[in-house]
Amino acid sequence: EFNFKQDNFEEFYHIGEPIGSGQFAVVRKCKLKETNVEYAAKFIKRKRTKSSRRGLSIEDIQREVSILSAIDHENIVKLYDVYENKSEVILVLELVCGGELFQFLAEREKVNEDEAVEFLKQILEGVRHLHEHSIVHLDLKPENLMLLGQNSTRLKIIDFGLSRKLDEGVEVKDITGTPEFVAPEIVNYDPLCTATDMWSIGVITYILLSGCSPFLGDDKQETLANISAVDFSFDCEDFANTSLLAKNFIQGLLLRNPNERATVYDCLRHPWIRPV
Ligand SMILES: Cc1ccc2c(c1)c1c3c(c(C)cc1n2CCCN)C(=O)NC3=O
Repeated sequence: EFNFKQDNFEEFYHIGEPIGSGQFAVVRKCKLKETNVEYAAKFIKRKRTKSSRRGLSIEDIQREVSILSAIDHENIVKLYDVYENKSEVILVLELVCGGELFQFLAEREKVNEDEAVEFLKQILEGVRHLHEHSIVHLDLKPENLMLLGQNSTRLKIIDFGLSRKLDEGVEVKDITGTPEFVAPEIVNYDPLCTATDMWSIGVITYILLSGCSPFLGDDKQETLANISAVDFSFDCEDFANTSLLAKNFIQGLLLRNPNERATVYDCLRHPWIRPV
């Protein structure tokens, strides 16, 4: 567990340029003065009062910190330190410089099956580590899969802002990730589980192989309706020469009933992923 340091962050780190931002957080490159090592610093805005709508509650922030500090895996970004002051909490995170898998895809439009399998093996290994610790990410998408370096195909899962620990009996329902990637149980406000992440991996695989997004509609409502109806097809011309094994892998994940969906173990054993 981390006890949040009350010291002045700028006393120990040079703060660099912003590299990303979300609703209540800004991510900046920063450099530890003592060692000149670069990190990603996530500056999270704290709620001023309980009823304030701006910023995150200290409970939400502590949840993200406790989840990140519970995991240690080469395909998941590491948390090194936590600072806090009256207006924000600063997470000092491992810096991954290769950009989002999303950008890699944008430049390539799509990847061949061998490259896709290399990326998926790493995503599945990271997700296996999470699920073994009863943690669900709940926001798996290409923007949250970052490549280690410019021409590296090593990737790490980032951004645990929506992740949850599945405690015994506690039903997790209230999360919404990014419409394009959320499972039917999120759309229908049903209990979430590790299978919710597996659905997102199915969507990511579909996009990796075709460049198309299986459920994307003209607006959020249409997207959510397509998901709830599990209305997708392989008609996208880009699936013309995709192997049956790859389609079978995707079909095992884009199933409405979470209990029928392939687990991360099923995926790691799937012949498309682990050819015997
Ligand atoms: C070089 C670079 C560029 C943008 C980055 C990051 C690194 C980055 C990082 C992290 C997060 C949560 C967001 C990040 N972003 C924001 C965009 C993430 N989708 C992180 O935890 N480590 C990063 O390097």
